[in-house]
Amino acid sequence: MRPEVEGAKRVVVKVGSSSLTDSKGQLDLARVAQFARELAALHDRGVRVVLVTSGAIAAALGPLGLRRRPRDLETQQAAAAVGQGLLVRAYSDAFAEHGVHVAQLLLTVEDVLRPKTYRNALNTISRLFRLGVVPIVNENDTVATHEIRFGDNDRLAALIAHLVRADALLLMSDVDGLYTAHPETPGASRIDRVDDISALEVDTSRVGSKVGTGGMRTKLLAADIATQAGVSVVLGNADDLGKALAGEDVGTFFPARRKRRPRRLLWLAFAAEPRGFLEVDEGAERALLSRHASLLAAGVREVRGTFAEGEPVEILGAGGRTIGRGFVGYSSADLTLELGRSNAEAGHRSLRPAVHRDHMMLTE
Ligand SMILES: Nc1ncnc2c1ncn2[C@@H]1O[C@H](COP(=O)(O)OP(=O)(O)O)[C@@H](O)[C@H]1O
Ligand SMILES: N[C@@H](CCC(=O)OP(=O)(O)O)C(=O)O
Repeated sequence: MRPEVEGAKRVVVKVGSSSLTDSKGQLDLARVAQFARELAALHDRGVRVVLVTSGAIAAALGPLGLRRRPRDLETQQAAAAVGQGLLVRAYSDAFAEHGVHVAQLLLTVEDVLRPKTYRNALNTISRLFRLGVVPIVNENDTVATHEIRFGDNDRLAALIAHLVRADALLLMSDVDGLYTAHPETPGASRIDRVDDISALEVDTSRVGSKVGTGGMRTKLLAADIATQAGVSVVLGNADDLGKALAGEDVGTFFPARRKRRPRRLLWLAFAAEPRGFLEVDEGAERALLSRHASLLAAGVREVRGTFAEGEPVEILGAGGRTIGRGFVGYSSADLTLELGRSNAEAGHRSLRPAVHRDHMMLTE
């Protein structure tokens, strides 16, 4: 049993397109009814539930006469706009059978991370909780452009779990957990528990189902975000939602890490678009990775891109591999000047780090 999930007071459940559609790719109303029944029961026990649901695009395939999920962004956005209303109507009707009201929230990643907007989102969700309404979230596909778009709902669900300080996040899909390789690969086996995501050796390169986006790669990223935010994660089959909610040992379990990361660092690591790159020398790379030291200007070999002080940048190690991200302490112009000075004046060391350790997220 998993007491972290069984005793959870706040739960975020994400259901993917793959578990909401039938073999023809149409919205499966029996599934919607199952989720509504199980979540309404949880809600009746006083647990605060947020449902993050995909399926808007899938729900539009039938009405629009499309044989498969569109590939281009504009048609995906248009299809999502058609399907979203149908999806929420289906949930609304299904929850009403159990006397529960639902609310629709369309959010982007930025909405749940930017200080200006996350508070509004949190206030709305908190008030809905007090009103006894179950919030139903999907990504706002209409306004989510390439740069700020997740496309899958896995990472959005993890950030919502962080936003509402959930105890557990359940990522429900069409596969009964994380496998050592794509489940159809001979010899692939299911992993019961993952304590350290960075130490995993799992092949997630094969994409997911015909209707879903991201496959296991985005689910692992989501599990990483959530566990770093202090939320335990279950990744499993939507058929087992009831068992997973009861804390039974189904799917793959990722226990929460003890230390909660602040929101701005989660944004930096998982949502920000870096404005430039800092290539560091071997000494600096070692200091960062072994001691989590601040990055000094003297350890920066090359500055690429144009950025202002405080903007997100990617930190590259000696071999050009990404070792982390940080909010940079200088503008690109000032940092380039600083590099020139520290090379020309032997012993010159600026007191201000290029990236302070508290403003940095290492990849490992
Ligand atoms: N290592 C792996 N373990 C489990 N499933 C995997 C793995 N690699 C790829 N997958 C695929 O990921 C799919 C689930 O992802 P996706 O289609 O995006 O689902 P959803 O719509 O539920 O988000 C599974 O159907 C499975 O085929
Ligand atoms: N916002 C989109 C989600 C896209 C999607 O397929 O996500 P997922 O099934 O979680 O991989 C929709 O509702 O169709």
